[in-house]
Amino acid sequence: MPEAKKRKVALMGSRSVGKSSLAIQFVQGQFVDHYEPTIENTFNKKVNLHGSEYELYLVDTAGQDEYSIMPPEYSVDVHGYVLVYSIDSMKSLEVCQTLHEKLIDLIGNNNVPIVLVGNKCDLHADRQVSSEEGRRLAAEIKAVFLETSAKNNQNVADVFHKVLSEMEKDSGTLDNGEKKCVIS
Ligand SMILES: Nc1nc2c(ncn2[C@@H]2O[C@H](COP(=O)(O)OP(=O)(O)OP(=O)(O)O)[C@@H](O)[C@H]2O)c(=O)[nH]1
Repeated sequence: MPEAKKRKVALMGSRSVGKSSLAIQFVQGQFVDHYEPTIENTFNKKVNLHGSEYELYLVDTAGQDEYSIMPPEYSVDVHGYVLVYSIDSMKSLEVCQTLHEKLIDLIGNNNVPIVLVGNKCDLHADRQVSSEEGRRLAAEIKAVFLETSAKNNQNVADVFHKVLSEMEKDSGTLDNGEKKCVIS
């Protein structure tokens, strides 16, 4: 059996948008309701996608803001990025845009695999960012767009499958679709 391909993905975005919750939901299948700011954490999980085995390393970063300096280590050995905002915060969407600019400056390459995630889509009453606004930024930064709820485990696995798919696009037959937050 071929060895699993090792891929590293960094989760970035404002504080408290749900980066850790997405990683924990994906890797451990649970949602933790209390909030504990992350310094930095790494998770790993074996993922089978399109018949290939991957060892996925998720770097859960400390939340950033528009003034944060992009740590140079996030450009080294990282294969893809998940930029997360929360649909109840327009500010957190703006931070994703700034982070993207800083990231591109740092890595000097505009073709990096990115998934833009609007998390907390269960918070319907508090929505400040429409799906359209999220989708527009995603198009601008050439990212795949998804809305998720780490709480309700909606579209969470899709985030990581999409970022892997984006990485492997050159070498395979992979889809490029987008999914909306499904309200059931
Ligand atoms: N309603 C709702 N709450 C969520 C969701 N995801 C995360 N939360 C809550 O939002 C808060 C912050 O979640 P975290 O996962 O710690 O956020 P983070 O982005 O890792 O935060 P930092 O470590 O500060 O960067 C916690 O209280 C979570 O329970 C979601 O999908 N829906």
